[in-house]
Amino acid sequence: MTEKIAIVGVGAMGGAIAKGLYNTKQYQLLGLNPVNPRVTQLAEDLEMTVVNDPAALVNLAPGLVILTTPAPLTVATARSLANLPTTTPVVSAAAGITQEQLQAVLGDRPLATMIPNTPVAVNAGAIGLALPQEMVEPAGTLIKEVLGSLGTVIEVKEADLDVVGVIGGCGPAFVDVMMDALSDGAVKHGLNRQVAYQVIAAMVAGTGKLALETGLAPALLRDQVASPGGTTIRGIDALEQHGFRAGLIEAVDQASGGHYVD
Ligand SMILES: NC(=O)C1=CN([C@@H]2O[C@H](COP(=O)(O)OP(=O)(O)OC[C@H]3O[C@@H](n4cnc5c(N)ncnc54)[C@H](O)[C@@H]3O)[C@@H](O)[C@H]2O)C=CC1
Ligand SMILES: O=C(O)[C@@H]1CCC=N1
Repeated sequence: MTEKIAIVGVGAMGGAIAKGLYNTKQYQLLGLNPVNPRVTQLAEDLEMTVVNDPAALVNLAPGLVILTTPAPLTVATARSLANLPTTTPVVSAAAGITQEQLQAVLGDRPLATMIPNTPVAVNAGAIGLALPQEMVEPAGTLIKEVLGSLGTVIEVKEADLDVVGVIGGCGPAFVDVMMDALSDGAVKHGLNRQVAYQVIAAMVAGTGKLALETGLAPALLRDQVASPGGTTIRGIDALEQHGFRAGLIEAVDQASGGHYVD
């Protein structure tokens, strides 16, 4: 039987997860979200049953529930789903919300926390997943299978999920800023902006693929690009002088450690 996956909070992240799962053609999609035209359209596009009442979602008997509601609302939303059977696994994507906070309202059931990122929409996500040690089967396997269909799953300790969430979850936005700035540089030199976008997106995708497939440290990959006396090293010098590296380290600092309370 096709597994029913419920996405609670069908916004930017929940919608990206829904798209990625829809692409696999392996799951039946359910959703919980207040009614609005965007969600209605998405539900139609992804053949997803979206309800706006937690009790209605419980009645649809999902096999796995993914929480992607705004972080400050997630504990209250989880509480509204406490009537789910105790065997139903719940995975929360809410940044800064702990397993302990969720366990307090969802009781004793398979429960995990994760930080996905928006590339899950094209099944190329980086998903930091914290499974508690006492995770029972088949819940643990189901969670890893479903998330694995959305991209690369990296299992981490829950204590590391915060910083994993910054580099993996916020990271796409940091890279988007860099891509936007690179395109400005190219447009300044007369290149058509759409052509610049194409070149930059392919370059970023390829740079990531090369790093993943070779396993080489970024510093070594950079050295392979920077020919002695060449053009790249002049660009790197400019980046260092303008605080590019320090800016990114500070971005990770600033984005880390924001815990929400119920
Ligand atoms: N946007 C991203 O790239 C990432 C987001 N997250 C986490 O995902 C969660 C959602 O973030 P976004 O998608 O960016 O926000 P969003 O604002 O785009 O989406 C939130 C959705 O939840 C719905 N919602 C609000 N209250 C609800 C309730 N009580 N029941 C059901 N649905 C409800 C909203 O209508 C909206 O569709 C947050 O907890 C965030 O920390 C985690 C990793 C990455
Ligand atoms: O901006 C946020 O709070 C969420 C968490 C990680 C990415 N987006």
